[in-house]
Amino acid sequence: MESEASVSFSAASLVEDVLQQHGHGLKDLDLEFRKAEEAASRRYEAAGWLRKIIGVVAAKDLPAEPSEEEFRLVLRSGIILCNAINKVQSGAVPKVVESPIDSALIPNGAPLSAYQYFENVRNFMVAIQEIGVPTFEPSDLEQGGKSSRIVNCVLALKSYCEWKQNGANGAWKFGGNPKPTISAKSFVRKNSDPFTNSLSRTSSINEKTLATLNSDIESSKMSGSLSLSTLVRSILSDKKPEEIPMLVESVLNKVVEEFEHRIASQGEQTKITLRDHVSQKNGSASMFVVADKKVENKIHMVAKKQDCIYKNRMDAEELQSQHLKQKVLFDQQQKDIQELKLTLHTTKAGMQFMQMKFRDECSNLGMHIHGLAQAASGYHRVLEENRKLYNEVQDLKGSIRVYCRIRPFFPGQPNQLSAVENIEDGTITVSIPSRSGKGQRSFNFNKVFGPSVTQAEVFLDMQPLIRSVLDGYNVCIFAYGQTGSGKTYTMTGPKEITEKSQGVNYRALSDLFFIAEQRKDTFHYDVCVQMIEIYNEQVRDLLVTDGTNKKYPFISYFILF
Ligand SMILES: Nc1ncnc2c1ncn2[C@@H]1O[C@H](COP(=O)(O)OP(=O)(O)OP(=O)(O)O)[C@@H](O)[C@H]1O
Repeated sequence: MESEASVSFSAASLVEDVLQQHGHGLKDLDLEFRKAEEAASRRYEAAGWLRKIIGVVAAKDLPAEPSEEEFRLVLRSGIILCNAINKVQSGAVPKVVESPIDSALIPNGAPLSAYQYFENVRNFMVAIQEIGVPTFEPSDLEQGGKSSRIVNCVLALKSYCEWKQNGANGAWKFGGNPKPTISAKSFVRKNSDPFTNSLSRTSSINEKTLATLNSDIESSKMSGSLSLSTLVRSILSDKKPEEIPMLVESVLNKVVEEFEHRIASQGEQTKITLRDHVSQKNGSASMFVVADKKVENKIHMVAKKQDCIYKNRMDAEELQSQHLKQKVLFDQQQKDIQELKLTLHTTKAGMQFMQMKFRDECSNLGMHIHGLAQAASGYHRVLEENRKLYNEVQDLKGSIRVYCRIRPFFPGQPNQLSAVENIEDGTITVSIPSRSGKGQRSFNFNKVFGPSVTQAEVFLDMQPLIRSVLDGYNVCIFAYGQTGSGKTYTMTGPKEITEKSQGVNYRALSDLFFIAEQRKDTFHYDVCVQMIEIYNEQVRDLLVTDGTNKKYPFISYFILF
């Protein structure tokens, strides 16, 4: 357990790395470091021997690997020393004055009782002098004292004890500093060692003066027990305060790296040791291999099972998520259905309302239509009456109307003597030459158009008849007169027809289509044209183009009827 709790690392290489990074000389430092290690090793040896000789219970305040300070403080009362020398040589200190309080609890530098101080330490000094063991000064037990001398004394006592245990052959001689039993490169520290504290203490280096640090280092050197913290302090002492945090950081980084590396390598080592142990226990390497394979198989199976469990869990989670999704979808659909139901309900109500409104409107419309139908029938009745009256007027004007139009003289006609004496309303008076002189004769017509009357004025009297045609009455307009009197001019127009010079035919047809268009919503008219010529009692169809059947068999039909 102790090996697990403690981590081995090479402080020397660590500090060396840091110093190399910062351009420090390694040589002096290495020497100091080795010295410190040696002192620590000797101190541990002395502490170990004291614990062994007086028993762990009696030496409960003395750790197996005490720091310099701990070592000094614990031995300060002289109780452990006296008990130790009494074990080596019974009765060397006749009476050991026990401390009324735990010596470990005495604060550093606090004075012990004078009685205790003098009695135990003095008695111990006397006893070791008698044996011939190198002694130390009582002040070495105080702060700033040389603890290396105390260590020397204890180790000499140990040597003396061993000499005695081996039969006390020959004269006992203390050989001085024994070689350290551990190498510098395998220095082992616990995690709880003051090393950590010493590093943390360096962070407060700014609080101390550089002079104090130097004195600490010097005193440590003199005592020959330079701890790692002191070592680090000595490195940092000649540095500028602003460089110290960087150095400390470097050291800490190195330490962390080293710790990680050591932990990893220790894990590997533990594995190997465990394997070796299993191998030894089974008695053969093959057994170990089999066990290893079994373990591997088991691990493989466990891994497989874990995979399986993981997969199952994933499947279950996926199923659960799908279930959740479906549930959400289902809830959404339920909500949608509810909304649709509500919409349907609203639409139904709307439809019912619309139906009701539609019925009302239909009934209103029916009433309106009825009213309109009545109005229309009234209108038609009135229209019919109006038409009747209109045509009666036309009849009253005369179903046969005769108009007279006087053609003007041709331009450039030499003899422009007119026979027309007077034109008055429908009466024209013409002079008739006779043997008895100049005679006159009057003729009555519906109207007489003089030579200056225009085409439009002539048509004005025909126009009402066109409307009668569309009302279903038969109308015939024709012109009669001698050759060159102006029949074609009146009915059709001159050779070059313009809008102004259009004759009755054009104007009548134009009116016919205009009124038919006006009445298209009420009446549908079919219009057809026939053009015939009656000449020498022969009727000819002028629209036949092939020329074969120009003559109408008008007479033969007439005969038949
Ligand atoms: N009111 C008028 N104003 C000016 N010119 C007219 C008028 N009436 C007839 N004329 C002219 O008199 C000439 C003869 O007219 P028109 O050809 O119409 O006579 P008609 O009676 O049809 O002859 P026919 O019987 O030989 O065919 C034409 O040149 C025509 O332009």
